[in-house]
Amino acid sequence: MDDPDSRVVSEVRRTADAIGSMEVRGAATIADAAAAALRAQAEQSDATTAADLRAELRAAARTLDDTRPTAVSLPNALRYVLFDLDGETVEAVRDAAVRRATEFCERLEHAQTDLGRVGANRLRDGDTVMTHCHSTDVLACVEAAVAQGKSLSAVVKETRPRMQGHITARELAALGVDVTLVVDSAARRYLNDVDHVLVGADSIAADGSVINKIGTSGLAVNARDRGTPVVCAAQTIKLHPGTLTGHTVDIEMREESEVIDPETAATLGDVRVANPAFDVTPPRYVDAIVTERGQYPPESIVVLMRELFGEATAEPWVEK
Ligand SMILES: O=P(O)(O)OC[C@H]1O[C@H](OP(=O)(O)O)[C@H](O)[C@@H]1O
Repeated sequence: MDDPDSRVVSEVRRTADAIGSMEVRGAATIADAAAAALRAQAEQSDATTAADLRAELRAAARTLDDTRPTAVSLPNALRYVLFDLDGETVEAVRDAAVRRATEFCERLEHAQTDLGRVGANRLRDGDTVMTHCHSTDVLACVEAAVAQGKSLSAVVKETRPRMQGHITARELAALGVDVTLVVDSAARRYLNDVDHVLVGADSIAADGSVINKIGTSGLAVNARDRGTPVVCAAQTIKLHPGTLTGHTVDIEMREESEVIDPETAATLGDVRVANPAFDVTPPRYVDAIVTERGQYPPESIVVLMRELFGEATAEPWVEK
């Protein structure tokens, strides 16, 4: 058979490009798109043997996995779809991959709805939340609280450099939340006025650290100083199995041009620009992690991780 990498279908390449450029972004949304792309690979492949189709699916998974390194929902999605493709015919492997991908996307949707209900219980009528970046898991909590008839306000950090806070502001306002948009550096000024800091996550480590959009850790430290609880809304797809065996989470470094346009940068002289996309908030600054399976103090998330993953963290797309 030819090189399986050359048989990756265009839909997979388009999805990988969209994830890399952040046209498709947000940990849960990335996972959903990656599973759908693997389903497309299975459906559109013209492989003639089961082994060839498996090799193609692994190649497609590598293409998707090579896009962004921090959100573990991406490799977790790939692992889920490729979990058990031992069939002896092309049809058997194709059917298994399509079934696993479809099941994954359905589970993701249900998990977010369930998480929203759990998170909504923390929010009382009249509360104000402060948000950072844009998280569909956070939005699910607010949406469920609003559906319960609670009236909420939000202070929304704009979230430099890509301003995903604008998406959050728009979506919260559409839910009927009273929204105030602030620059990131104004967050501390408003912490006395808010009842909860509510953030999402790209990965959760076994020690309960929250890996989320750059700026989350500073916000959490300030919130602790002011006595404002910090709640992280993260489906279990964000739990990072590699950290169970001592691995750390890669922090993505993105383009300088997201921080400053090249012409302006040129006027500054010999200046280096650094653009880390995420940071790590230690568990002592986080009050609770809200998942679809309930709320956990960050230090006990490892129990849930062991239950869900055991000690196995194999990445099936790495095998040739
Ligand atoms: O899965 P949901 O809750 O939608 O998003 C989780 C996290 O993904 C985003 O990363 P990026 O914007 O893709 O870099 C943000 O850091 C956000 O908190």
